Amino acid sequence: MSQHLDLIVIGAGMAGVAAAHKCAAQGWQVAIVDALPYGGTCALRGCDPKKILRRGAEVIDSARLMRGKGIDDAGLSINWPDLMAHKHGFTDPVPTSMADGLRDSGVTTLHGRARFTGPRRLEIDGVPYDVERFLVATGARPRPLNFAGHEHLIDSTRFLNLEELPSRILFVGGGFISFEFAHIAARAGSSPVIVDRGERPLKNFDPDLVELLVDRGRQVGVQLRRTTTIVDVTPADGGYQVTLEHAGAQETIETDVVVHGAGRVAELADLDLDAAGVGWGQRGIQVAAHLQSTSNPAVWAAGDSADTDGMPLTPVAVAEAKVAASNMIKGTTTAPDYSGIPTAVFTIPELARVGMLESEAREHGIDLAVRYSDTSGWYSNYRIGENTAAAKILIDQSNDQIVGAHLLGPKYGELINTLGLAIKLGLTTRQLKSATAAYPTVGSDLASML
Ligand SMILES: Cc1cc2nc3c(=O)[nH]c(=O)nc-3n(C[C@H](O)[C@H](O)[C@H](O)COP(=O)(O)OP(=O)(O)OC[C@H]3O[C@@H](n4cnc5c(N)ncnc54)[C@H](O)[C@@H]3O)c2cc1C
Ligand SMILES: NC(=O)c1ccc[n+]([C@@H]2O[C@H](COP(=O)([O-])OP(=O)(O)OC[C@H]3O[C@@H](n4cnc5c(N)ncnc54)[C@H](O)[C@@H]3O)[C@@H](O)[C@H]2O)c1
Repeated sequence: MSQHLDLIVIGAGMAGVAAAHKCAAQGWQVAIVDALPYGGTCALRGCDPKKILRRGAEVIDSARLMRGKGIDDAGLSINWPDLMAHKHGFTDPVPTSMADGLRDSGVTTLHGRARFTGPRRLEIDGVPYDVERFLVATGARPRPLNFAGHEHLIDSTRFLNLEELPSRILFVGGGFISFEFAHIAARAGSSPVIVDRGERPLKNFDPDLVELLVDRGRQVGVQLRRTTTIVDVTPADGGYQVTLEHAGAQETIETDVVVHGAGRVAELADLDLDAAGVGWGQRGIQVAAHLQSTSNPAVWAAGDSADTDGMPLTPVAVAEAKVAASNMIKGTTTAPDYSGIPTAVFTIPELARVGMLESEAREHGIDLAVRYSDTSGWYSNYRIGENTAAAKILIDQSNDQIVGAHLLGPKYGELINTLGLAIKLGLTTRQLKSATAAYPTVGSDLASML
């Protein structure tokens, strides 16, 4: 390749695109490559399409909560193909608009699967590129599973593209993907079953709030099987027989589709990182805190394909990409600031977290005040008929600062952002309470939660 390039970004998802724009804006010669249409997981196969489908489920659920309170929901249903078309209205234009935006910024847009052939050499579908630096932003893929019949599972991408929603769905794993999809499927008229091998699903969230969510899910038809493993999945009568094992006993259940929600690993296997002398594992490329490979200084990584302290989430991917780009440009070793980054599971109602779990705060020996509120009877929830909502705010009594916040309730995925900001800026609860919120809004409940 005769063209000089300062950087090739591998992966045109949220991380890769953010870094490509930032480096090109500094006058660098930058190329970006993706094996799939540009946009990555979040915009095309994750956050955004998922939340569009969830909107249909929210409408159904909201109407049901108002049954007998002035709303007649009889006959209300989700038209799955129409909802899918609504989703495509957002996702289909993404690859072109993203590629156009990159080209407008001066980035060379390439298509194909990238593979290292040396410490500073890459091949894209057989064409070699000798480059100064590489940013690996290749994301993640479903974790390989080893039970018999695992090849019959569909992944989250296929679920988000189902032309019709089957009436019986079994989800393997009790994490983000299974809970979010099961809550959509239940409102769309399916019977979802979540099978988790552990005692506690959604283990990175507050256990008390998770139990409330599990109960609320049960009320709408989401079944959860805990401490249960999959023995095998066998095709039968156009669907599947799934043999489960719980407490030493086996049981076979029938389902129309089995969905992989059992975790994701970094998407690195095809890159031949060994040819570049780059250390890596299931959690991603081994990087220093400032996101440079610990074994090949020409290689940097960000997002789901980097082994960092950040969670595999979109805001983390973007934050890491910007820090990696800045470090590459300036020759600095700044580490990303992961404090105050919130996360939400978009079930109905949603479950959100920022900062420490209660158990973590106690392990750190923090002088803790736990402010727990059952908010189901509060005005905001009474108004919409929601019967399940709670808040747990963890406060360090030595300085009046919030060290963790856990919320379950309608629109609490928005409220968690304010608590994230409070953690990041080190605001005291006194300062937070001094802010005046518009009334009546969910935000105006915050002061009472503190
Ligand atoms: C179903 C689902 C729902 C989610 N919902 C949320 C949510 O609501 N909120 C949230 O914060 N996070 C969510 N996430 C996580 C979020 O999508 C990811 O953390 C985020 O997209 C990671 O961005 P990334 O840029 O690191 O990787 P990606 O967006 O995955 O981009 C990686 C790109 O690299 C390309 N690639 C891979 N290997 C190669 C190669 N060898 N050559 C060329 N190209 C390659 C891929 O094709 C892909 O386009 C969700 C994930 C899933 C699966
Ligand atoms: N709203 C969001 O931000 C959002 C939504 C979806 C996905 N994501 C991201 O994608 C990642 C992957 O999501 P996920 O839901 O696949 O994983 P996850 O890590 O959230 O949950 C996986 C669950 O599967 C269980 N499990 C693993 N193997 C199993 C087996 N063989 N049988 C039964 N249970 C098994 C685990 O114990 C765990 O509870 C998440 O970690 C998250 O970062 C985020």
